[in-house]
Amino acid sequence: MLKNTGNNKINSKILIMTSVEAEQNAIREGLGLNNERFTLALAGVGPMSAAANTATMLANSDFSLVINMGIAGGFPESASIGDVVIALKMVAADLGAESENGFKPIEELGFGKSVYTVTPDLVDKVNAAIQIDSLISVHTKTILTLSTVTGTTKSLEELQQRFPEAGAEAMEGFGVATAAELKGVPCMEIRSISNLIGPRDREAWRIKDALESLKVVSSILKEVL
Ligand SMILES: O=C(O)c1cccc(C(=O)CC[C@H]2O[C@@H](n3cnc4c(=O)[nH]cnc43)[C@H](O)[C@@H]2O)c1
Repeated sequence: MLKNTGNNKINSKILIMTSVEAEQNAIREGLGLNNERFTLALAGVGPMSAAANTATMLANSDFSLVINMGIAGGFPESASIGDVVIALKMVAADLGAESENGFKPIEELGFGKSVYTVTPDLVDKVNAAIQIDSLISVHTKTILTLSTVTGTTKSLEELQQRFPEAGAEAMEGFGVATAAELKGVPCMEIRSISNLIGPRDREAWRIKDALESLKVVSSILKEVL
């Protein structure tokens, strides 16, 4: 349960998990000095590492909110380089089974779940603040978690067909959410777009632009959460 103070700020510690140090540094810059309410920790790359590292952090300290932040691939026509996507849902897109009739999510197999729904109030609050306080284009959409970066048009089209509501893909969100949910702590995912999803072209990744957006968003988070 989130505790609110009179000024509507979350009244305790917030854990921010990123994959790599470059993302963490951009966020630390945005948060500035005197941000003892925020703890930054590394998730590593991929959902398994992210779940294990988030669980370790949550076992050792009390947090009122976990945020998975970092750069991401954007779905063309949904998000552009430098834009920010806030997850309405965090979805493990490759958790399930292939079949001749298409992909079967883990729910259909009866073994668990592949969708984490973010508390709508949290999404609305952060979305509104970014829109008011910056020039960044922000989208509230599903963010997919995949163990493999999409690198072909065929895979892109399959994902678009299965998840028409998706705005971005990354590799950690559902792992972070799984650990947070087990501990009963709310979770959200905020991503800035470094590249468009499609045929692999690492040279086209605009990491600097995406890190700048992460920095701006972080400077807003410290005021709104
Ligand atoms: O090389 C660098 O300077 C650098 C700086 C910051 C981050 C990186 C990464 O490579 C982070 C990997 C991280 O990024 C997410 N990501 C970004 N684009 C995609 C994508 O198209 N599909 C899936 N994941 C993506 C992902 O969460 C990775 O963990 C490098």
